[in-house]
Amino acid sequence: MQVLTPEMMKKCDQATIKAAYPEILLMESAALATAKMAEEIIEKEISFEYKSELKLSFLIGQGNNGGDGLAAARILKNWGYQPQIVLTCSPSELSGVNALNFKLAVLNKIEIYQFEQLKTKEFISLIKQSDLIVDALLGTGIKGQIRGSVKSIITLINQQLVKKPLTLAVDIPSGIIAANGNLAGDALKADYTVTMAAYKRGLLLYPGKDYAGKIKVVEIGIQSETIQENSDQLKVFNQQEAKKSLPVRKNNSHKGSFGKLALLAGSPGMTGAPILTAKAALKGGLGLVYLLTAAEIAEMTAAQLPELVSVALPSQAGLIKETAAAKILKFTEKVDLIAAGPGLGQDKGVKTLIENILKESSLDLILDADALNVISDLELLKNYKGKLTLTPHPGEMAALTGLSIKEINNNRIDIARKFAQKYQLNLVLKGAATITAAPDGRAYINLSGSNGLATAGSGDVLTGLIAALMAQESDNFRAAALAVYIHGRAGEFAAQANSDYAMIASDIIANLKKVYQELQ
Ligand SMILES: NC(=O)C1=CN([C@@H]2O[C@H](COP(=O)(O)OP(=O)(O)OC[C@H]3O[C@@H](n4cnc5c(N)ncnc54)[C@H](O)[C@@H]3O)[C@@H](O)[C@H]2O)[C@H](O)CC1
Ligand SMILES: [K+]
Repeated sequence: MQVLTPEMMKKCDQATIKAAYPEILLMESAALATAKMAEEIIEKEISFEYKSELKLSFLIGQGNNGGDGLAAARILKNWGYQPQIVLTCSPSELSGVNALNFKLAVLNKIEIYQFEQLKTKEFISLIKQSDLIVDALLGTGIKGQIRGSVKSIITLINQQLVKKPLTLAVDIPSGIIAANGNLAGDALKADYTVTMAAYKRGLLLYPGKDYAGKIKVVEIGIQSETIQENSDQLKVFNQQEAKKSLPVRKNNSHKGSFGKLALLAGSPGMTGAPILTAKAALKGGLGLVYLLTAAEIAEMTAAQLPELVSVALPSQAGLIKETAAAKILKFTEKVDLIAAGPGLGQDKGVKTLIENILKESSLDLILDADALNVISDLELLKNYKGKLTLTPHPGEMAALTGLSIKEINNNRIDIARKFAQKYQLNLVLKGAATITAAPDGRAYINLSGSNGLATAGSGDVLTGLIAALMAQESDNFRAAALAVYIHGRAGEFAAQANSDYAMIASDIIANLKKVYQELQ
């Protein structure tokens, strides 16, 4: 499913209206979907005897988001509810379809208040008594910081209410910028969001994602071709996508059928990282893992995981010698893919090794953690002969691009995509709302995960999973996106079993089986 910017959404609206779909009809569809969602929420969350006893309060802004709200209130009134409306402007300031929907609200005898004419106390008491708030203050048309009545309403609700009523946001929580998920000063937190036609970026990026609650995308009459034509190949990776992408495993297989991985990882003091990666790769379905690591730790790491084949690299005092490069390249002739980085350290030998692999190999190659940190010449990435995948967290991405971590997080979608296209590689930009970007411009925002995934070793597990899925699926981009999804979903299961506080990276691996069982 597509993810849009406000500009793309506007183009979709305009194209639909131009193709003879009247604007009022689009709004009516949006309103009907909103009313249906409100009714679903009421039935699920509130115990009541008569519809008419419920207090449904609609907060209405001056633009079309407010228009959706006005029409939804009218529909609910016709279904037997008693909605009330709080208007942020005077009725004379409404125009076009909004003015018409206001007239219809009056005609249907809906109780209407103007915010400016209410005393603060009256407004607060009205909100406090509400069973459900429908937030139709601001949608994709927000410009600048929140101001005027809209700001007063958001501030009052956020500052004066200890317990906020159940809230349904129309299209996007008011105050969240649809283009990037940032706050326009402040925003109204929703329990649910009903969003029109497609996801908006701001619903899936933080902090916006935290404000949106449970999101439902509803169809309002805009054709999927129109959305396709006016969008940029950015999609969500959800369970549906994961089910579609799960590689089929043939029965007449042997361990070579599911890939052989050369894992270049670990150093003295960091012997756990390679084990997490190797274990995640094997549990992810990969056939065979060779761990290539410093001679001093080769034996002890092998002892931690019996399924592992450990290969000692020439080293001195635990540091891999620069001469190990030739041995590794020779060795990799018998594997299908290479993953390098977890716990590898960043000394000179490691840098030489990674540069040599980038210059000489043509296998599928995944670079993570320290293998990313030692790269100084980005041309090596561009010129790599095989298919390359990088898995930086924002800090590593900052080092690769010269941007700050803040800049990366403020624009993670576009930065990830540009980098992937410029250097012709797959890029997994980790962090909350992981982005997977392909060299051809495709990109996914991942929807699975929980904050418990922000734990030591979580990235090492992801690298192993990416290797596992790549070994089993021919489209490396899809494999990486699927691995990110599975990692996140396993994290959700791990959090359910242990809590977000108490889960560790091994718990993610322990819960992979549940994800595979769910997807099969
Ligand atoms: N296909 C669709 O998605 C449809 C969407 N609809 C709904 O329309 C809104 C977008 O409507 P638009 O009129 O463009 O903008 P808004 O209502 O979001 O806001 C404009 C309105 O708000 C005032 N305003 C702007 N910025 C601020 C601010 N920072 N502080 C206070 N006030 C602000 C401005 O003056 C305007 O009056 C979309 O989200 C959907 O909900 C259609 O109805 C159906 C098709
Ligand atoms: K809204």
